Amino acid sequence: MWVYEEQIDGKNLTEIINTEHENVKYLPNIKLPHNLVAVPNLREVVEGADIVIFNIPHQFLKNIFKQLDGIDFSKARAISCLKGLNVNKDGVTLLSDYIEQELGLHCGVLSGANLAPEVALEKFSETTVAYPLPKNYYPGDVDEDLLQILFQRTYFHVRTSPDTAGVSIGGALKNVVAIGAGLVEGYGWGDNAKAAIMRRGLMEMVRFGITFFPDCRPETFTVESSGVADLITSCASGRNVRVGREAARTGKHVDVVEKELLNGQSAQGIATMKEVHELLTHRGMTEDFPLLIAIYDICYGDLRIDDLPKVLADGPATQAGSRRNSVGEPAHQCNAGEDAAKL
Ligand SMILES: NC(=O)C1=CN([C@@H]2O[C@H](COP(=O)(O)OP(=O)(O)OC[C@H]3O[C@@H](n4cnc5c(N)ncnc54)[C@H](O)[C@@H]3O)[C@@H](O)[C@H]2O)C=CC1
Ligand SMILES: O=C(CO)COP(=O)(O)O
Repeated sequence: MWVYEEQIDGKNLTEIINTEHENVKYLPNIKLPHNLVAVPNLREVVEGADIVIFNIPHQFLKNIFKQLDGIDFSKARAISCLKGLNVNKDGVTLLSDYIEQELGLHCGVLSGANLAPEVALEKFSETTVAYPLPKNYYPGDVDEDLLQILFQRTYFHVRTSPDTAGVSIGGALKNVVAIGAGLVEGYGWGDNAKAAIMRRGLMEMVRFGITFFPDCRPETFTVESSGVADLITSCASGRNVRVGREAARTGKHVDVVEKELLNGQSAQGIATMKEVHELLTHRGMTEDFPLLIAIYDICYGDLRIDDLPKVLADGPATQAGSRRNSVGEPAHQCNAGEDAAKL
C-alpha cells in the first residue's frame, strides 16, 4: 500500500506503520494486519498491479497522475473510493472517469455509509460498488462479481449497482449537505432542522445527478448505501458535520476549523462545495440548487444561518428535479421517492 510519506516525531510514517502496525496519524488505536506493508514510492506499488484501489482526498489526484505518468495500465483495473467530483468551467466528470481519462486505467467506484473508524473495528457496514465493464473486456477480466468477492466481509456487505454516476454523486454531495447539517446543529437548532437539511440535500443530490449525467438513476440515491445511508451516517458523526457544527458554534471559518479539528485529515465537503458553486454559477443554475449554494454562501459569503429557512422556502421544495439537456431545458420530471417506490 502506498502511503504519502510524513515525519511523525522524527520518524517516517511508513516505518511506523511497518513496525508498529498502526497508522498513528490517520487511524490511531487500530491495529493493522501484518501483511499490510506501507511503501513511500507510489510507482513501485502501482506498476504491475492487477487492481489499483484509490483512496486519497481528491485534491491530491492531479499530483498522483503526474507521478504515474507513462505507466501502461491497459491490463490493470481500478476502483475509486474517493468521494468528490472533478469540476472545471467546462463541466463535471466523475472521479472514476477522470482517473480513466488521465491514466488510461479503467475505473469503477466504491461508496457507502462507511465511516473509516467503524469499518476498521469491523462493525457492520454496507457499501455499493459500481463497475462498468471496460471497452477492452476480455474473458476472465475483472467484473463486478469479482469485485464483490474482493471487498465483501462478514461485517462489510457489498451491493453492486449499474449506476456509476448515482453512486459517485451520492458520495460527493453528501459531504456538502453534512456541513450544512453541522451548521444548523452548531447554531443551536435541533434534529427537525437537521432532518430538513438532509431532505433538501437528498433532493438536490438527485437533481444534480439527473441534470449532469443522463444515465444517472434517481432510485440509486434512496435504495443504495451510497445514497441516503451515507447521507445519514455522515450527518450523524462524520468529519464534515463536525466541521460545520464547530464553525457555527465558534463563528470560526470552516477552513480554520478543518485545520484545528482534523489533525491533517480533510472535510471533503469544503473542496466540493467550492467546486459545485463554481460549476452552478458558471452554468447559471444556482436557483435550482438553493441548499448547496446557501451552504457555500454561509461558509464563504455573507449569508447567515438564520437566513436558511427563507432561502429554502423560496427554492424548489419537493421535486427532485428535472432532467435537462445540455442547454438546460427540462426533458423529464422525476421524483426520487416515487421512482424508488416503483422498484
Ligand atoms: N475517512 C472516512 O471515513 C471515509 C473516507 N472516504 C473517502 O476516501 C477519500 C480519502 O479519505 P481519507 O482516507 O479519510 O483521507 P483524509 O481526509 O483523512 O486525508 C488524509 C489522507 O491524505 C493523505 N495525504 C496527505 N497529504 C497528501 C498529499 N500531499 N498527497 C497525497 N496524499 C496525501 C494522507 O496520507 C492520508 O491518507 C476521500 O475521498 C474520502 O471522502 C470514504 C469513506 C469513508
Ligand atoms: O464518507 C464518509 C462516511 O461514509 C466519511 O464522512 P466524513 O468525510 O464526513 O468523515
